[in-house]
Amino acid sequence: MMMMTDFIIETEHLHRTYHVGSSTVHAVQDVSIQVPTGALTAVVGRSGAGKTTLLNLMSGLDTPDEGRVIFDGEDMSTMSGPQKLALRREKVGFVFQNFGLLPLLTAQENVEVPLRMMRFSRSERQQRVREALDWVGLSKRLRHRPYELSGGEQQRVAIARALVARPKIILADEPTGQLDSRTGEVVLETMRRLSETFGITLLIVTHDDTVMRAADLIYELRDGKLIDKRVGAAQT
Ligand SMILES: Nc1ncnc2c1ncn2[C@@H]1O[C@H](COP(=O)(O)OP(=O)(O)OP(=O)(O)O)[C@@H](O)[C@H]1O
Repeated sequence: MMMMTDFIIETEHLHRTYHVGSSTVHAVQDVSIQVPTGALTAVVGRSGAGKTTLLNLMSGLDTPDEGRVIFDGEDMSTMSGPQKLALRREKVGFVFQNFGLLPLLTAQENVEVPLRMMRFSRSERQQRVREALDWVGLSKRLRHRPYELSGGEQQRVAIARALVARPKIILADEPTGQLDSRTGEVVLETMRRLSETFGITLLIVTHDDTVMRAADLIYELRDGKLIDKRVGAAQT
C-alpha cells in the first residue's frame, strides 16, 4: 500500500558533485527538503547555488551521488530509467525560463505534445488542449506560433502545456526570468490560480521577489548547501 503523505517530494541528504577536468564542484551538498502538497514552494539562491541541479535531482532527470528522493511516497533510487520517465510524464509538468516551446508548432500543437506522448485519443487531445489554453486565457491564440506571441503569452502556452495532463506538481525553473515585472506577475498569478483550482503543487526556482512574496515556503541555497528555510509572505 502506498503511504499517504503531506509532502509530494522529500529529499534526504542529497549530494551531487561534478568533476570537470581536475576540478570538483559540489553543486548540491547534504540537502534535505520537503515540498508540501498543494502549496507554492520557492527555492532561492545566487547564480551557481545549485538550484537547477536540485530541481533535476528531484524530478529524476539527474541522479544523486548520495541521498535519495521520495516522490509521492515512492523512493526514486529504486526506480529504473523508464519508471522515472513514466513518473515524470504522469505526475510532473515543467516550465522553463526560456519557455521551451517548439518554434515550428502552433500554441495548440505545443500544448498537445505531452498528450501525444501519453497516447490520448485525438478527440480527447483536442478537447483538453482547448480547455488548457482557455485556462490561461489564450483561446484566441490557438494557431499562433511562438514568434507570433509575446513573452508572457509564450509562457502561458508553456503553463498550459505543463498542466494539460493534470500533473501533481509543476517544477518551474525561473519562469518569470525573461519577463518584465508586470508580465511576470500575471504569469505567476496564472500559475497560482491554476494550482489552487486543480490542487497542483508548485515548486519554483527563482531570483524574483514577486515569486518569493507569493510563496508559502522558501528554501535558500548557498554554494550547494541549504542555509535557510522560512515561511513565505503568503503565510504571514
Ligand atoms: N553539467 C555540469 N557539469 C559541471 N558543473 C556543473 C554542471 N551543471 C552545473 N554545474 C556547476 O554546479 C554549480 C551549481 O549549478 P546550478 O546550475 O545548479 O546553479 P543555479 O543555482 O541553478 O544557478 P543559476 O541561477 O545561474 O541557474 C555551479 O557551480 C555550476 O557551474
